[in-house]
Amino acid sequence: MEDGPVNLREFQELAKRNLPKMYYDYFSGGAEDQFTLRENVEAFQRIMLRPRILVDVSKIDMSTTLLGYNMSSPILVAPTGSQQLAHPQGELATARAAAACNAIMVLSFASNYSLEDVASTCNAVRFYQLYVCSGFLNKLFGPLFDTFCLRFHCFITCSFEQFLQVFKRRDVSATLLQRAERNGYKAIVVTVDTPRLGRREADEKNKMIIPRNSNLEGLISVDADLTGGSKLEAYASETLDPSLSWKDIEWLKSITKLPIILKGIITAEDARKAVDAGVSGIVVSNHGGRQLDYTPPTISVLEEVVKAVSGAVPVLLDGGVRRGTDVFKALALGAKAVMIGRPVVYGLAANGEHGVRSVIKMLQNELELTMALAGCPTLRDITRNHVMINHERPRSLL
Ligand SMILES: Cc1cc2nc3c(=O)[nH]c(=O)nc-3n(C[C@H](O)[C@H](O)[C@H](O)COP(=O)(O)O)c2cc1C
Ligand SMILES: CCCCCCC(=O)C(=O)O
Repeated sequence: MEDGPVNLREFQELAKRNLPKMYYDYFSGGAEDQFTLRENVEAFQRIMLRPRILVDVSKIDMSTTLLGYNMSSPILVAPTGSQQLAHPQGELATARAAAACNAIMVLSFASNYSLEDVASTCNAVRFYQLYVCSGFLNKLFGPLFDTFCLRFHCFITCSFEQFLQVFKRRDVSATLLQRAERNGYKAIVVTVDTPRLGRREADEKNKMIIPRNSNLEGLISVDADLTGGSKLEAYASETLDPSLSWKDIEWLKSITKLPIILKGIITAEDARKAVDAGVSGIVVSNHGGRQLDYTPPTISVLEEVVKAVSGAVPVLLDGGVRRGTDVFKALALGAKAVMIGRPVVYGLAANGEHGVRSVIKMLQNELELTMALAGCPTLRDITRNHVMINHERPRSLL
């Protein structure tokens, strides 16, 4: 029998072998030149570790909490859409694997299995990721109505504002939030880096299909132009609302009791605005290099965001986390936890639920070893002094 993977990267090879090219390219690809995709991984390799010695590391405790929920380690499953393209059990398998590892899964808005199916597959703490939707009518008449509102703002009654929200198909988002609440999801992760889908050239060449989105069945019908390149891109441009703005965060907060986390912030300016808007958390993310290419690797902007937030809310990071040492580096630079995207999908494609479980466990084990070797028995012991960014190398070492 062939030996199994010994690190997360080897799962990618297995996934490539198991998947049709169109699906593998969709999962692995990034936007345009894929500069940010590569940099997310490589930037971690420019950070060195500064271990401390003669610390008692006979017991390592990786446990932590997020928004009051216990986790066995500071590793979450990032929202990734269309997991049935990787394995027939899709999000159900991922949910069960995450639960077995006591890791929080963030279920994607673009899941193939519905949020109800995922909730009933096993008992665990889960978050729901939301894209705010646009409607067909909104595309046609939205600008007209926006102008009308601006002109006659003083005459607009509350009910008219409500009408406008319905007109903009905000009712779809409101329904999804209610369903997430009803089904026991504990937080809403609003993705804010995707007013439109980034240009993924492989998807264009492959004429990427539109995977099934069970959550939207009966809620939204899309009249996408299916003749061009990536059908997913055409579908997304019909579905996502590019007019989403800070005032809508206020509105989202007003219609749900669940804490709101914003995913896709990479500047201090936006981090401060997010705190002012009253969110409960921030994910430093460039969407795994799939949206705006030439944004900086997330690990390089983490400290800037952490400083801007100055402890007001937890800051998470995703993008390029492939090693326990990467998790350690992110924590040293101020992250409360990290999320992993592609490695989970590769594990799923390699070996279903078991594959995802192996991916999460492997990363947890690597983090545990890193903490032992760096002299950090608990997460609280990991500090900024445990890392050194390459350009900070002391002159004597150059
Ligand atoms: C195939 C794929 C699908 C994704 N789908 C979503 C999604 O539906 N919603 C979302 O907020 N982010 C989505 N993302 C972005 C991930 O949540 C995450 O930000 C990114 O994958 C982290 O980078 P990594 O893959 O290097 O770990 C997706 C990423 C991939 C690779
Ligand atoms: C409106 C559905 C868009 C799905 C996009 C999923 C995603 O975020 C990705 O990066 O791919």
